[in-house]
Amino acid sequence: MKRSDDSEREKRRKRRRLLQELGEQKIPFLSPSDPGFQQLWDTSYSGLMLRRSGSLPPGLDERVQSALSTLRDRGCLLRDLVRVRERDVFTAVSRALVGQPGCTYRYLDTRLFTIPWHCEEDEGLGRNEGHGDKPCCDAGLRAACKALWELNQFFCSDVQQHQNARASKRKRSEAEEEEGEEKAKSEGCSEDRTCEEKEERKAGEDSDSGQGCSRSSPHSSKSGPIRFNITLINYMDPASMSQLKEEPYYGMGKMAVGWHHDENLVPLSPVAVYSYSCPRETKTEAVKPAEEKEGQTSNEGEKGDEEGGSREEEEEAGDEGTSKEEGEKEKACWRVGLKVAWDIHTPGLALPLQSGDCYYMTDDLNRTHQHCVLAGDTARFSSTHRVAQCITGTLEYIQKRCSEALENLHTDPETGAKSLRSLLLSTLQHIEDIHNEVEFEWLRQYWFQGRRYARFCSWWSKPMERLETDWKQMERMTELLLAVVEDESNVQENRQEMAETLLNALSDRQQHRQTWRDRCQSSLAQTLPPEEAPVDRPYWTSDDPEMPLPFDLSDIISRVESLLWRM
Ligand SMILES: O=C(O)CCC(=O)C(=O)O
Ligand SMILES: [Fe+2]
Repeated sequence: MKRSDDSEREKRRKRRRLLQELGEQKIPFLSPSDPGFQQLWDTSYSGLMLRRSGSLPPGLDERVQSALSTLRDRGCLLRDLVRVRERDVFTAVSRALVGQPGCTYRYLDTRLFTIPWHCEEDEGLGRNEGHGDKPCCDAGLRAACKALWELNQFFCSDVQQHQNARASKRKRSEAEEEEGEEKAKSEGCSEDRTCEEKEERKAGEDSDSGQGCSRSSPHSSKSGPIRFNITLINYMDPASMSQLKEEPYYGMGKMAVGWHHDENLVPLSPVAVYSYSCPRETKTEAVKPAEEKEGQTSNEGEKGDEEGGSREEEEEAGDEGTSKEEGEKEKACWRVGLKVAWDIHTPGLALPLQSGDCYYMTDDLNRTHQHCVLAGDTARFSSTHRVAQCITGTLEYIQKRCSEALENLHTDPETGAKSLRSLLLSTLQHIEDIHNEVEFEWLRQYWFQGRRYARFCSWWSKPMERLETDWKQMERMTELLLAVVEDESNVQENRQEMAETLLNALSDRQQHRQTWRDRCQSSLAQTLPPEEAPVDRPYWTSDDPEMPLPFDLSDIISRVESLLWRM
């Protein structure tokens, strides 16, 4: 908590300084119709790679596009109620997470849970966790997720090829530098492009094609094959958005997603994006979770609330007569914007995306640069494939943690009486940490997003029930610890340390429960229809016979505090 607050403050300071330095001016940015565009791309944005539409295997475009429409029409795409700089805001885009079963992705204090994708070798995993053979979603949704999985497979190998090609190109030019240029020419690579294509083909033959449903941990770009484990789907129809923010630094236009780095990815792992601008939707029952209100929509960027002007002409626009026209055409298009992080000297880059285009962010582009999405005229989907850092983000992980904690709970086989096996300080600390983790990172995150998951996919329902059962046992364990600490006749020599450990855990718990209650009761949350509204769960009243401790811990906290004073 503390550390991230500090870095937030530091960022805010940096941002303010940059905006001050900039004053009313805009930083130039280049589009394809501007002279110097390609050179800027090559020099300052070389980790960005574009695959024009038509690059996918036959039939896949159609399957993916129909999958995306299915997700929208089923109501799976929803605006997230995220936290940006301690404020609750709806994302401007509607989203869904599709990916490896049991995987989650955390962004802007929100943990999204995957709708599992299904692949041939792996039918079992697509089944309902804990429901035997019953599938977790209906055939239409399953087919949609499978198409996205196929797209994922394509991206895994295509990005790999591209990266291998870049690596060998780099090696080659190093070698060339050493050996002088004569020899390289004799190999017949007169044109760089041909050479690169040759390398790509070769790299493709070498590259691992067996990725896929492997559940082993994903690798970064530098080691081993690329395994995108999730895709975050975005959708927005600008016609239904009354007020998108203007891009503030460059005057690039209206933003659907503000400037940001993608969070929680394996370091140096690439991101692959499929862009689909679709014909305008005619149905009115479209997903529209909340009325938009003044200042309640976020473009989630790192941009401050300070709004710059919105001068639309680019300073560095070319002087050809066609340039302005082309510029206008480009603005009707959806575009991805890129900038070097914390830099107001390098021009920005705005890359228009036709429907079916894909782009890759490779190397350290996501770390050294920020990107944003600039809204075009039509509705548009994107499927953004990532290697999520999921060491602490899988169901398997949290289930294992819960078992670890519960190992310390002993039940007397005769009497059924419960007790703690070990009172070792580090063990107690570990258990209380897990207790908080499962409550705040899993249960409350899940229920905060309402009943949205269970509506169309039941994959998470049983696991969440089981996690809640485990968590309830941990409430019992905290009660047992409290009893030990409060037992004056207890001669435990580390009773004071135990009390301190308990107090810390309880204070954290109390504070986080309050934060989640506030998030659930925020005025924005109130605007959501019942089936999407946040649920403050677990919640119970003090007369609940099933619950050993009260929801509100303030009395217990005071008891432990005063006990510590008396020690
Ligand atoms: O829609 C896109 O092209 C990219 C979206 C994006 O940056 C994100 O979801 O993080
Ligand atoms: Fe992004």
